Amino acid sequence: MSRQVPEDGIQLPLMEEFYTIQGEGYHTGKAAYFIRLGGCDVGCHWCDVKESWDASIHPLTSVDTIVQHADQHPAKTVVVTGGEPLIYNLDPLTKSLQERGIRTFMETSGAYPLSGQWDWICLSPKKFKAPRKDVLEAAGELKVIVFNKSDFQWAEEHAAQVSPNCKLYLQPEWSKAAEMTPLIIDYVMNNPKWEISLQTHKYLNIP
Ligand SMILES: C[S@@+](CC[C@H](N)C(=O)[O-])C[C@H]1O[C@@H](n2cnc3c(N)ncnc32)[C@H](O)[C@@H]1O
Ligand SMILES: Nc1nc2[nH]cc(C(=O)O)c2c(=O)[nH]1
Ligand code: SF4
Ligand SMILES: [Mg+2]
Repeated sequence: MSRQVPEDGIQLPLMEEFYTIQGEGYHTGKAAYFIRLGGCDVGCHWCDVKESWDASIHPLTSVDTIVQHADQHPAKTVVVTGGEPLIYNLDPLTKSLQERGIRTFMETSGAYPLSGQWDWICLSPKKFKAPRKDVLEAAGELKVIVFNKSDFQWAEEHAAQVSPNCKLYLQPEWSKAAEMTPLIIDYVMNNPKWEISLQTHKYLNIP
């Protein structure tokens, strides 16, 4: 990252924002405004938004502007994603959203300290940079990406670290979906504490 982002969280590198349907996990099917912050150093080789990684190419945008945009849509639900949103101090963003009655949901790898006030946290841990304990304990759902067979064992190791009422999802890595989806179906039928999550927005051809 060649540019410093101020640590007060009043401005954030904004890659894109769009109103769509949550495609993945527990809230699949619900309308939400997506705020995608730039910057990530976790390095998943299969990441589907590599354009997000370099924070310095995404304009520093004030929380006030981001929240104003978010408040112009019928669904009062925001999904903060990235990039890795927890690189930044998300206290001002979530405070301002909640003051307007907007629900705050986040997609995170959990690789950075928890900040912000969240109505829902989707934790998708990665082998490339381990999730932190504070995020594991706060997650409402654990969503493990299945890229190969060894990921089922890895998923169980993380399920043992989340809260007892955390929802558990297995989501096929997109390029391996044809191969992994049948294995996930079989696994969920044999281990019904898990559910399958698909990237439904990619089937629906929406953002
Ligand atoms: C792009 S990430 C951004 C948020 C955060 N960095 C994270 O990884 O959770 C949003 C979600 O997409 C998932 N994802 C990214 N690339 C994927 C792929 N090729 N196939 C399936 N899921 C993917 C991530 O695991 C995460 O749950
Ligand atoms: N529709 C839709 N749902 C999503 N759920 C998580 C996404 C993400 O990239 O964080 C995502 C996304 O990019 N689009
Ligand atoms: S942590 Fe998220 S944004 Fe970062 S590389 Fe992995 S999937 Fe992509
Ligand atoms: Mg996505």
